[in-house]
Amino acid sequence: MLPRGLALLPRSLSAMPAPLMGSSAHTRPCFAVEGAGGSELVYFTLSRSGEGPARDPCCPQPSCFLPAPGRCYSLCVPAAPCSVPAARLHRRLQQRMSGGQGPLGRCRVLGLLGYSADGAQTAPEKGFLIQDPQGSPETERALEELLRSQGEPPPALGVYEEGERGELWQSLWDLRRAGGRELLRRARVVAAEAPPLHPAVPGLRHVAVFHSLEAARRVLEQCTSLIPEAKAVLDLVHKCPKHSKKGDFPVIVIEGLDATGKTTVTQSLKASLNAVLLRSPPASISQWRKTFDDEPTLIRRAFYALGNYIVASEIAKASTESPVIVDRYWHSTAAYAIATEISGKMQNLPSAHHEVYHWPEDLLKPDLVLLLTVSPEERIRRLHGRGLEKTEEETELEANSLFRQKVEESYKRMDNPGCQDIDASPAREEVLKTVLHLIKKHCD
Ligand SMILES: Nc1ncnc2c1ncn2[C@@H]1O[C@H](COP(=O)(O)OP(=O)(O)OP(=O)(O)O)[C@@H](O)[C@H]1O
Ligand SMILES: Nc1ccn([C@@H]2O[C@H](COP(=O)(O)O)[C@@H](O)[C@H]2O)c(=O)n1
Repeated sequence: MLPRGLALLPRSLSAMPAPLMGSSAHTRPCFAVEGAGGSELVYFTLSRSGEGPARDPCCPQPSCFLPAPGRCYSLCVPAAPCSVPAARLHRRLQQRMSGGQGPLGRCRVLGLLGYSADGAQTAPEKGFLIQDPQGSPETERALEELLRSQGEPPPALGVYEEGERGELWQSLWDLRRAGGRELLRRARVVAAEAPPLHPAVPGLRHVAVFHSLEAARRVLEQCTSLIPEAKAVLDLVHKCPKHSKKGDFPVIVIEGLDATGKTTVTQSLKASLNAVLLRSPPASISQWRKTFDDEPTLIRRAFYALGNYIVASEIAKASTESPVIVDRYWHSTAAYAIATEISGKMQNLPSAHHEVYHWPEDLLKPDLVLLLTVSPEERIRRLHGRGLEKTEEETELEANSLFRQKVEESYKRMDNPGCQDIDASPAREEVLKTVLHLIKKHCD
């Protein structure tokens, strides 16, 4: 018998009525493990009756959870929709587990998404699957200690064990803050069909891609007592006119991955067109970027979303007097958010025309959006040539070409206004000529 593993599962999902096999699919809590099988997600659900074939090739094999002779642990954070405390708890746990210290430091930590199979338009609960290749009891102790230290009540803890017929079971334990634990339920782990949409898609608009100023503002309002900078951002937003309207001069946005030449092109355009050059996030909040980049997705994306509304008020003013060039705007905020949230392969992205790609109705629309693209090799050559310190996300982009492709593809799926693709590989003068030609064609 393989050693057992532990799973920490979301309280709200664990509290759902009788899960599962043989019952209506509408009440079934499901889970997706990210990164277990390369770019494929592994989907599973729970059967209390224990029904299901032994060692069905479709079922997640115990080896997916229990790396012999090791142990496997997993956890999800109980979450109210758009809850800042839950998002911060998830981030804290992630940092502690990937900190490389103690027994947790040698574990493999995979993403775990808990979702309901009824296709509810809610964000999944986020967690982790933690595989300890050495199966050391200290890992279990360290995890319990970590969870108990995170406030009241600690997330429930599930334990995986292999049954006599090679099937996989999960026991869910309630961790007591003072020590000890109580068994909440035992259920069999069985394969679940991949849902028609990646589990994160239904909740994208609530937790990562904000389609109104109000939605983003609500998030930062929850943060004011935790992050002083949130109050400062909100104060600036408050000073902006409610509905920024574009002036008579053209507004052109330049988008693209890092090091595709946006700064080079926007500066040249500024000189050639005698234009005002703006960027998102604007200078007034960019000193707080590091603070928000260190926060979980929910808060980070709300910060960038509000930055776009502040830039919109600057665009409105400037476009009454001259052409305006904008270095990054809403498309960047949305494309990076989508690519970060949608794990796995390219096909997991929401399909073209999905509402997540629609422009927010209350945000000033530019006249033209140009997307600079270069080959991955050229982009990396430019990144290295520039020799600047890389941000965490740039490092991720370089290491993870799938992520880079997802950002670029998300840009290309943006709707009304869409992004017009420009090959930015040629020499600087050549690229500028192409861009000027397109602007002229569009604005004449
Ligand atoms: N057409 C070009 N040919 C060769 N090198 C270029 C070209 N355009 C820009 N570069 C160089 O590539 C590097 C990245 O360009 P730039 O800083 O303009 O990109 P960026 O998109 O603004 O990057 P980031 O978003 O990271 O600020 C710079 O060193 C720049 O001089
Ligand atoms: N409008 C924007 C601009 C930027 N972001 C985020 O910042 C990162 C890129 O910024 P650079 O300064 O390197 O150009 C990118 O990773 C985005 O996550 C944004 O969300 N919205």
